[in-house]
Formats: sequence, structure tokens, C-alpha cells
Amino acid sequence: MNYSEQEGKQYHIQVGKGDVGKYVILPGDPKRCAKIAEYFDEAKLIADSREYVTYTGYLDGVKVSVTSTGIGGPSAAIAMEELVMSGADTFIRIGTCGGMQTDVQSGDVVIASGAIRMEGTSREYAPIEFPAVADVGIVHALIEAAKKLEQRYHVGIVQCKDSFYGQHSPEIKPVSYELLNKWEAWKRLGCLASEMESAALFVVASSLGVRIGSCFLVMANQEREKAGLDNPVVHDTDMAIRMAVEAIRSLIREEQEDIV
Ligand SMILES: O=P(O)(O)O[C@H]1O[C@H](CO)[C@@H](O)[C@H]1O
Ligand SMILES: O=c1cc[nH]c(=O)[nH]1
Repeated sequence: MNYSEQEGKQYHIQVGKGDVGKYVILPGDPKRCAKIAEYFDEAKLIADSREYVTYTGYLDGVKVSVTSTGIGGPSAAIAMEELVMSGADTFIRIGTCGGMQTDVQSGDVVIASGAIRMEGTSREYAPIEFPAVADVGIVHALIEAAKKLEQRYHVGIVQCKDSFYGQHSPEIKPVSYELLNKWEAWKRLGCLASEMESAALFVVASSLGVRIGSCFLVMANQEREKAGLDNPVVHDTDMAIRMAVEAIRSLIREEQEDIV
């Protein structure tokens, strides 16, 4: 049985060729898709299957889509593989993260230049020596978008893991010795924030020869909490969404200038 495509639709995301644009925004949370689609012209719901919700519309006359990935590398990798088979080749993940350096504060946005592969999915795509890196052009477009929107931002390495609670309560896990020591190393190496999907998405993108970047709202920062600094929890991802939309508009402009 060919799982990848049945009746013209990809098995998990239920999207067919031509249903999505080449540019796709990838939030984790399916409920974020409708909010992102509000920035598109003529947005239409294409599919709602498992954790994968897809809308397609237009930005500056060019077809673009949003598909949720769910939480973690395995479901994000499936979304990317099936979207590429449906015609997409340029992705921006927008998500939430927890700050790790004390100057990375609630409400800031982190743009990932690379990701620590402390997860399992990317190992099934490339040996561990291979780096999980974002596309330089997309990182640049996200930086320009943050400047234009006057959003406080940081650019650098993020850490990806498979256990959300291993990040937040490492001391009560049977492997606390490993979780705590590695967290300390990531901090000393200047890692900005922790989230869950970019490492898998960056490596899958390399394996498929497509482009990806990612940006995240900093929800809170456990290191600020530990240091007794203020640490409100924030949930509004709108600025990170607007950065992704703005970055896609500039990638579209660049591509149109290259054609002329
Ligand atoms: O807000 P999203 O995009 O889901 O991203 C972050 O939030 C989830 C954990 O709460 C993980 O998916 C993590 O990467
Ligand atoms: O602390 C956080 C916040 C969002 N997502 C994570 O993975 N960790």
C-alpha cells in the first residue's frame, strides 16, 4: 500500500497537489492556523486531519498556505514531507519557546539560526554530526521583518528536545543527571531558548533540499525565574505571526525581482 498518497491526497495532512502554495507557515498549534490565515487574501480551509489543519490563500497575489505540525519532531517531519510532495518548498515555523539566557524575556521573539538536535526524529534523516541550520535568506528576512515591526528580537541557537516536562522538571526525572548537565552546557554555549520542532524541520528540509526558518514568541524564561527576575507568562503569538507574514512577502518580492 502506498501510504504517501491516496486518491490524490497525502495520507496524514489530506492535501493534494495544487492545494498549497510554495510558501507555507508552520505553527505547532492547529488553533493558530485560522489566526494566521486572517493575514491571507481569500483564505480557504483546505483540510483538517489529525493535528494538521491547512488553509490556503494569497499574499501579494502569490499562493501561500499555513499547516499546523502538532507537537514534536515526528509529526512536524510528516507535515513537511507531505507538504513538499504537494508542491511546497519554502517554510517558516512560528511557535512558542521558553527563554534560556536571562536577557531573553517574555514577549521577545527568537529567530533560530540553528537548533540543537536533542530529539529523536532528525537522527532518522541525518547522522548526528550534521548540523540543523536555518536558511540564511529566511533568517535575514525574519530579522528585517522584526526591525520593520519594531519587535524586540534575538538571533541564535535554540535547543530542541522531545520532553517538554524534561525541560521544566528535569530534577524529578530518572535521567536528571543528563538533563541538568546538558541544560547547563546549552546555557554556557549561549543557547537562547528551548522549543521542540526546529531541529527536526531544519534537518528534514536539508534532506529534501527545501528552505526553512523559524521564529518564536518567548512565553516565559525559567532561568529568569530562578534568578528572581520578573517573568510574566505571555501567550500572544501575533507579532511572531506578523514577522513570518512580512518575511514571506519579502521572499516573494526577491523572487519576483530575480525573474525580471
Ligand atoms: O507553540 P508551538 O508551535 O506548539 O511550539 C512550542 O510549544 C509546544 C510545547 O508547549 C511545542 O510544540 C513547542 O515547540
Ligand atoms: O518553555 C517552553 C515554552 C514553549 N515550548 C517549549 O518547548 N518550552
